[in-house]
Amino acid sequence: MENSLSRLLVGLSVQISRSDGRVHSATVKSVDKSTVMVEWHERNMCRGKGIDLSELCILNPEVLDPINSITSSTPDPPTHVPEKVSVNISFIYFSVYIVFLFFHISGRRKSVAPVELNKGNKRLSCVIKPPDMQTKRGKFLEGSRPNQKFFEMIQDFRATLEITPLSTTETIEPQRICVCVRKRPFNKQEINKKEIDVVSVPGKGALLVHEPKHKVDLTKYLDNQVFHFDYSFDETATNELVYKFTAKPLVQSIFEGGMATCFAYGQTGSGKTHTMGGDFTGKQQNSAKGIYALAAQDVFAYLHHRRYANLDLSAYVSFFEIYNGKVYDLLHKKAKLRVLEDERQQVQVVGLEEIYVTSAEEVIKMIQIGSSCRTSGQTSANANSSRSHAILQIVLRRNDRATTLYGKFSLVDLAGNERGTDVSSNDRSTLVETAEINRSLLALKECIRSLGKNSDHIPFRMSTLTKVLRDSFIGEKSRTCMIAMVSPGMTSCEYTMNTLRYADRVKELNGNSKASEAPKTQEPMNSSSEEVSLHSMNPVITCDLVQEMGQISYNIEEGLPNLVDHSKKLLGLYQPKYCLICFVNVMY
Ligand SMILES: Nc1ncnc2c1ncn2[C@@H]1O[C@H](COP(=O)(O)OP(=O)(O)OP(=O)(O)O)[C@@H](O)[C@H]1O
Repeated sequence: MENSLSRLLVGLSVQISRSDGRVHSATVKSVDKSTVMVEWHERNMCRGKGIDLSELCILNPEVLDPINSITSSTPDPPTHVPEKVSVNISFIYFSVYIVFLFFHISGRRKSVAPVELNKGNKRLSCVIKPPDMQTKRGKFLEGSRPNQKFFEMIQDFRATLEITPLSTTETIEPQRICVCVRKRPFNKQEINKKEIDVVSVPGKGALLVHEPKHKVDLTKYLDNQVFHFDYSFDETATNELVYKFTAKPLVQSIFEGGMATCFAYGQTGSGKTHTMGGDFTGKQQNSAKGIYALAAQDVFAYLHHRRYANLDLSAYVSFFEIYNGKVYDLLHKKAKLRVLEDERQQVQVVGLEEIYVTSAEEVIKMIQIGSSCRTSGQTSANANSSRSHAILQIVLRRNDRATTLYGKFSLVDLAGNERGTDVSSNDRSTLVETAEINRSLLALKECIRSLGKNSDHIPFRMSTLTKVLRDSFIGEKSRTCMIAMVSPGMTSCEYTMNTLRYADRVKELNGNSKASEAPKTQEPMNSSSEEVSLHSMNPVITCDLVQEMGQISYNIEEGLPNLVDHSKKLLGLYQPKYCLICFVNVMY
């Protein structure tokens, strides 16, 4: 008797026979002319295999429908999902959801089961790999690279973009606060893994992140997020080009008696040290090619320029790091230093070595000595992550008896910002580090924003980093530049978004508006070392109010009892639709 297979639908539960003799149920995933692909779950893993159609029919005679019972006379088994499949749609979704769960679990455990092939009897038995481990094209595989579909979607999107590369002849507008972003190229490992580049830099300061996402029905789509900064640099940009648009304009400001600061901010491995300290050839860093050295070269060029010769200035260099809220002198065998305020409200790093320098080459030597001393250690994100903030200061002093401070350029290579969210470690010292990095980056953002808003209150006491950089946030001659570094890969997408949101918040309220340049009022001063230490004993509560877009940070230094009042004030002030208040740091 002739039979039809119209009952054999995707999503149907059928019995299958295993090579060890077991018979159990499985779900039909696809039906070919002679093979049926089925899936089942076993020991928390989704398994699948192809079964010969005739073999399946022997075990599941009910799938066979006598030909005369159906209206269609098509003799072939269905090669596509028939319309009736809508009846089974919820069932299909359900099984897809389980597969997704499996990916999630196995991805976390990093376990990949081997693929077994038994071609002899035409059976394919396979354990489905998580999508990011898939390498071959096939029924369960997407293409020649992991996430091929997303790759193609991004390529298609890019084809529609109008690219305006940054021209070296572009005029640079001096700004009080400049925020830029730099995308680094893929490294060898990422190329080998065929990582997907999710960051596009079309030019004119714009940068796009193509965030790969799934709808509820698991359809893939791109959430394309656009950011605008003063400048955005793509992966082809050199350190010289980045320097030209970021730190170079600040050098002149210190010859006009200003305090300039340039920050490199970003995730571990995004290129902060490469940009500030110089590019790497293997493990060797070329210190002459970083922003530190390029700035030093320009400082000496200006010092020897006749326009500034009559100022009678000399240059000094100090290089220190802040690790866990403590300051260490990188040019003096990492001596531990104290941060105090003097009677003139000047924050002093007591005992910090300031070395008199006469050429850029001498500065480069200092950079090399200091860089080799930096604290680095193991994090879950990067085996050699910088966990400290490194600060190189080039100080101009008058050649008078008191060697009076004239101008200062602080170049800061910040600790990896993902450390602020790295709470996966159980190690106490790592958690303390994380809290400290989080606190200092939050404080930094607040200080720059206050500078941009010409605010009366500059919360520089929130962290050691902002305390030692206090000069940078006050006075009408202060200039700041932040370079946010981003990695291009899809796996860094979340960190990249965090970096860009942070940079966006810094830029959002910057001082481009020609607001009154009234000198800042400073915080009430602590005049003695005792008061400094007493102050640091007060509880410092940092609370983040997360609005629909972005983050509002608010620092409360008055102690726990005022917290509720402050929260109410915040809610009244911003009237957010949704609000999440999290206490990210409570210090005693
Ligand atoms: N623009 C770039 N061009 C070429 N290589 C780069 C670039 N940026 C970074 N890299 C390379 O990427 C790697 C990581 O960069 P880097 O050490 O500067 O990261 P980082 O942000 O300072 O990380 P960490 O916070 O851990 O110190 C280095 O090998 C570096 O040479």
